[in-house]
Amino acid sequence: MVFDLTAKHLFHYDPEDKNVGNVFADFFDSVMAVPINIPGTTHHKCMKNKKKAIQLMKDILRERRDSNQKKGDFLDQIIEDMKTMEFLTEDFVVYFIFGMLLASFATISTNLTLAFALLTDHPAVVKELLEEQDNIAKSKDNVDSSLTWNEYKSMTFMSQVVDETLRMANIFPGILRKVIKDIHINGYTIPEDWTIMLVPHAVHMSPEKFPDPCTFNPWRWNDIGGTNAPTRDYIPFGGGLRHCVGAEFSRAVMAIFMRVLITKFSWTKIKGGNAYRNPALSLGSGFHVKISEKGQI
Ligand code: HEM
Repeated sequence: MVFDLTAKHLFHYDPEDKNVGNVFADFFDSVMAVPINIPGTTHHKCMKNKKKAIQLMKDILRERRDSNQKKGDFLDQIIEDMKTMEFLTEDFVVYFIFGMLLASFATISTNLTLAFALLTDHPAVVKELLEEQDNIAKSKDNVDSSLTWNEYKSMTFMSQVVDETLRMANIFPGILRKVIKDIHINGYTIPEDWTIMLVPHAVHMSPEKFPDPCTFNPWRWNDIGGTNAPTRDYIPFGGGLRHCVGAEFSRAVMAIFMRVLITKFSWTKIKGGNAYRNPALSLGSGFHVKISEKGQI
């Protein structure tokens, strides 16, 4: 679902086109493998799939440029920019779109799966989310009309649930930074030119920063000064100049997904939901549920 949505906005991907979907799915399946590139290894398979996916993206780009067709997506914009910005070569654009796809697919889908598992174990959270959605529905002239931006922004508790999910289920193993001058800290020196890895998860799960860190508690954000509070201790999307460009998009996708899930569906857990790191956060065999439209379970 996340792949279809992002790929549609990026290059007007048609989910019915199984050829494109399968090439990317094969690549993503093997992307987190030990990098030993000999026939038979998962990494080798990944490299072969990457080649196919890159070629496919190149074909899509060339076809669009040749046809001069506009589809109202990101590809239109970047093709326009290629006319004036020299660094936007065909290879750059293809790898960039590829990176954006990977950045959204690999992150949001894992976060949503974990959100699903966390909501299942915390009915009080679902109850309060439903109350918030009821209030929004009551304030609407037409209950069936689409959610407006202001309504999305008014979902305070939903936003706290998103924050708490991202705190606990941060998929990134670490953020890399280059040391630009010697850093002296706690009697140690980290020399210039070294690379440091910041581990957001270590900060997010620190009891000094977030009391009782292993408990899923969206209400803790009431005390942290409101959602999106700029705090050095909360860095699911990194920080500074390299802050994730997809942060707001991801938060919106997560919120809307959970809104639809809790208002329209009921579900019961079948199995799974155990998270581990290898090195990115993963759910191994996934989280299995029986799901049906409300009132039909
Ligand atoms: C829950 C979802 C996501 C999480 C947790 C996440 C997390 C991160 C993190 C931790 C970084 C590194 C930031 C740093 O070095 O300070 C990053 C960078 C980046 N992310 Fe995301 N991301 C998510 C979704 C997305 C999406 C949907 C996109 C694209 C549409 C995206 C595109 C990028 C890009 C392009 C960068 C590199 C930014 C730069 O170096 O200037 N991310 N993300």
